[in-house]
Amino acid sequence: MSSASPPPTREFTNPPNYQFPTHRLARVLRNPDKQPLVLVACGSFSPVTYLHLRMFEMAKDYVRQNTDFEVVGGYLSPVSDQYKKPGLLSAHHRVNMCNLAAEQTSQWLMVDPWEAFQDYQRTAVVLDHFDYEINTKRGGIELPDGTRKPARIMLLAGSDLIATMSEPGVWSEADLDHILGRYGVMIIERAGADMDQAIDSLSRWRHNIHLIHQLVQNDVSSTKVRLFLRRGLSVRYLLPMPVVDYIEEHGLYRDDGPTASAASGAIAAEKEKGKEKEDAAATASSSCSSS
Ligand SMILES: Nc1ncnc2c1ncn2[C@@H]1O[C@H](COP(=O)(O)OP(=O)(O)OP(=O)(O)O)[C@@H](O)[C@H]1O
Ligand SMILES: NC(=O)c1ccc[n+]([C@@H]2O[C@H](COP(=O)(O)O)[C@@H](O)[C@H]2O)c1
Repeated sequence: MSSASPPPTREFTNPPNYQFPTHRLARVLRNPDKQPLVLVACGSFSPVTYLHLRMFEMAKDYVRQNTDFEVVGGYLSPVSDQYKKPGLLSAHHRVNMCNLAAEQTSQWLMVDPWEAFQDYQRTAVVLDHFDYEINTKRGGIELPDGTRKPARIMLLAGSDLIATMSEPGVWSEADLDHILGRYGVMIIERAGADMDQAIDSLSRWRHNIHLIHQLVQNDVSSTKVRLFLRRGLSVRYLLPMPVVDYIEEHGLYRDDGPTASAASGAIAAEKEKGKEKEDAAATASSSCSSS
């Protein structure tokens, strides 16, 4: 595998009753000459749209035509509520909608609720968690001869997300090196976010960055869907029907929902976590000094 270092050995803290979903992970690699690949899309998914699902299909076609990988699994990983991005509905509803979309429209996509149901986790840590579950715990993917091969974990993202990697303060240099150096990324072109510009400052990791052009331009976004819902407009055929039904049944997105500061969700969530740690340390030291 091209990851230089071995898969993580440290244990990860899981949310209560958590089980890593593997029901659609390929059990055996079809072509033993290929390297197994697991695609992971991190995001808000508030709500999940057809474009989120379509990103996986575009990536799968790209992989088959241009690489020596074989896709063995695809995961949506909804972000924690602590991300506090505007329009972020509760993780409970976001995970339910992603599950409806994956289970009812796809044969291979899964939803991993690991990051959704706990404190905010940086994307580098989320990818480590996948590496741990698939490579450390399961020993990778089985080959037809019964031996096993480690799977490459790779981030799947739109070019707007990758563009934020050049914005100061959003991603740490160490995390960028970990994500792009160890795992790599498949970038789906997104209208309004220039791909070449997005990766300009990431050229050091160019060998691990795959650019995928959208042959049929589709610029649906969760923001537009939320806007339509607030205005009472139809969102049919922008999202899978079971998700539209779920939104109607639960009366979701009728108002503006939670708002956040202008700071990026990741920065805000990391700051919040730092503050909680400081508060906890202060409480601990005051209880020590008072005892
Ligand atoms: N139309 C699109 N084209 C390409 N990538 C997309 C598109 N919509 C979403 N993505 C990608 O999907 C991932 C998850 O994104 P996210 O849940 O933040 O969706 P979003 O539609 O951008 O949300 P919001 O509108 O709430 O900001 C990100 O990597 C994002 O770049
Ligand atoms: N430093 C980081 O790890 C970092 C920074 C910005 C966004 N992200 C992730 O990107 C995903 C999508 O973010 P947005 O919805 O804000 O585009 C989220 O899953 C978020 O956790 C991670």
